[in-house]
Amino acid sequence: MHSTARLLAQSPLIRLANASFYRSYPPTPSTALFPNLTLELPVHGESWGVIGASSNVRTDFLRTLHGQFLVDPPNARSYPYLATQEGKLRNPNVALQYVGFDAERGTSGLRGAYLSQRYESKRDIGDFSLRDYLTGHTELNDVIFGAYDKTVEPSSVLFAQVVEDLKLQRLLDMPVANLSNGQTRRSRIAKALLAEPLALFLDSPFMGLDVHTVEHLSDVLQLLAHGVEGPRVVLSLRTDEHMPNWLSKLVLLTNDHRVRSFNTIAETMKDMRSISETSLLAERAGSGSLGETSKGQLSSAETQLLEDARNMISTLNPGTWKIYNKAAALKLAQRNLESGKGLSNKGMSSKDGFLLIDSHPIPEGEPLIEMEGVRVAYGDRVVLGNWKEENQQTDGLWWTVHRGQRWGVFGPNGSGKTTITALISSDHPQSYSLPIKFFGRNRLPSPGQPAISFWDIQKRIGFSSPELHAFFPKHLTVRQALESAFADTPLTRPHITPTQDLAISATLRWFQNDLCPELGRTAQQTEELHRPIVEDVFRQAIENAKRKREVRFRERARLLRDSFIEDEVMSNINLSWALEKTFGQLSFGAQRILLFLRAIIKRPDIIILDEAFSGMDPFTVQKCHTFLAHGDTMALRLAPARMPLPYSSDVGRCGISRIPPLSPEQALVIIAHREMEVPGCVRQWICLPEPGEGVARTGVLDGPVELDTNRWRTIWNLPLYETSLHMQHRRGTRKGKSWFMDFYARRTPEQQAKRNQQIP
Ligand SMILES: Nc1ncnc2c1ncn2[C@@H]1O[C@H](COP(=O)(O)OP(=O)(O)OP(=O)(O)O)[C@@H](O)[C@H]1O
Repeated sequence: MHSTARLLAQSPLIRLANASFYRSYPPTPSTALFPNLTLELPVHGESWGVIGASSNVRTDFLRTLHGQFLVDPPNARSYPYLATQEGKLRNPNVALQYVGFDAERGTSGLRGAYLSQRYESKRDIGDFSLRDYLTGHTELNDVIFGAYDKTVEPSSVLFAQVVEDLKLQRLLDMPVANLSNGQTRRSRIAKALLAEPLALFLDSPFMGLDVHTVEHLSDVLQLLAHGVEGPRVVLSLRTDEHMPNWLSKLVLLTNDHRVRSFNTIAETMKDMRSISETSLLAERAGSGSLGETSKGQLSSAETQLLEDARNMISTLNPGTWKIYNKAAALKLAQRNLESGKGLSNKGMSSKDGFLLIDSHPIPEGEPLIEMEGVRVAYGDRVVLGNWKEENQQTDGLWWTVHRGQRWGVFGPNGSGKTTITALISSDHPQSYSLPIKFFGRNRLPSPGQPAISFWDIQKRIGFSSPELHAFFPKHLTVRQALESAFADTPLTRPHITPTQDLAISATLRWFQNDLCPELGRTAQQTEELHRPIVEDVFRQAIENAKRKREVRFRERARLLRDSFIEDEVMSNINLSWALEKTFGQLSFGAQRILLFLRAIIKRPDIIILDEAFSGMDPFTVQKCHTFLAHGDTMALRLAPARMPLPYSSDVGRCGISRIPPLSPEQALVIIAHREMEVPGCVRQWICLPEPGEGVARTGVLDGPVELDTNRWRTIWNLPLYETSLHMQHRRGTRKGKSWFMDFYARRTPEQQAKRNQQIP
């Protein structure tokens, strides 16, 4: 081979030389993403993980590598290998494949035309099968248009291999719109692989996947990454999720769009271990960037980096406590145990403020949803309830949600979780025919009892799900999106009462930093990122009053409170951004926050949160959990080098709360794939089996999932860790009721009577 050609063959796939990136033109230094970046992605041998606290920054980094942003100077980005014969002179658009899983990119074209289409058995001519989607046959006039998009033949070896690797064989004939979220993700990765890319950028590929699928997908990606012909794999990951040990390098990003380190996993770990409050402060002093924050305090970006470091270290050592202050709490609990004091609840609470042990009995208010033998089938294929519960007359799922209960619905991908929530919200057409009671009534009229209408059900339910996210109108402004919670449909104009209006404004203020991060923040406000603005203003006013000693402090606080109520739209808190910014302009995480707020704001009888927290950063999840359980009566305080701590807010203490806590009149049903996404208030769980493989299991928790990994492992039927508090309780230190209370003892008297009749 000619020496120049050989040199080119060894050339990197992507070369960035002192490049800065911009979202729009003209570039200004303050808007640069990853300024002065120099790195090379080789053609062979390396696979990278991209980590960092902010999901937006991670996404931006992958999109930067994929070439989606403007580059300055223009020649700072090049693709030397693609210009060679070996690189087959390929177009970067095909050779580099980006797969992102946000609502717009993730589901367009895959989710059908309307929300409930997914649950229908009827098939239209335009409902393309997964096979069609993978092979590029998604035009009705295929002969004319399809010719341009024939990427792969279904009989090819490549097709068979990819379909097998991603376990899609059984789904090939299904319409793509009917696939579950996890199945859709696998399909999108398969589609990208079928283009035979040289580099595959996967943005949060493990989000929303169950434990087994994550492991399987990780193995598949490892095979790809190590294969001679396989693409370079670049994954964005959260530091608290599965970290594949086959990654050759990790890119650690900071929240201000910079690359902090680019090294092997071992070296990055070393760097992470060396990150401490002192080292970060020293680093800042060394770089001369003091002045942004006060000398001895970490900025919020630094605090997040520290938290990230801790998360990552504990993720790589499974079984250890994941959160810094949990270790301290464990020590305290152990000391108490050893000194014979027994286990004290004091000092150990979940991130959203729930104690380690909850001794309250499970509430049994009026039944809101009653499923008595629910079995969902499409043709011959039973996807939910393909089992017979002990002592039940009919096959299927027997499940009741009462007022005041907090349920977690779990199970592997495709086990029917979303089907259950669609039945409850009545978006599922089979909700008419199945034995389900909604608020004591059926969907169809029965003798002496009128039917309950779709609208009556919707009025009493608050709902957020990936399906709703995909279909939510993008042109609604942030305020309209929130107001639409009070309307029959997202596009109907609601009638908003003055109290509802105040609640909407208070919610927008509470989440202003998350929904509109680009609002100019002062250094101090940045520090208070996770403290609601209204709290700051209120606190500041009280502090001023104290300092000036104008009047006695209490009296002053009372006056302030009154003036706050009179003039709630305070001049220095301007919410006009919420009238201008549209849902579509928000980041993926911010859209999820808004849909979550929309689900809870009208204080419905049942709140259903289906994967509502996936795609959010850990701090945001904590904030949403706290808001869900406590409304604005609690807030998060950012303590230097600590996890933010929940505390009783001034607004709550002064009695001017606009969003009250989750009430005993309301029920909560959440679906989550990850431990950290389960709110601290969840006390009952149901775990669905893979279709056709066993019965749904149910149980009761006596504290937040987050505070004891074994609670999570029990739900998933995994072996328990010996070291956890859970085991210490089991060894008999804890007095009183047995650890797992018998779920069946919690049935309604009617259900119990029914059961008793069946027992011979
Ligand atoms: N209209 C339909 N026709 C045939 N099968 C369907 C239809 N709708 C859903 N399914 C199948 O029903 C099963 C359950 O889907 P569902 O979305 O409820 O699962 P899930 O537990 O929520 O999964 P994930 O965790 O991936 O979101 C899946 O295997 C899905 O492919």
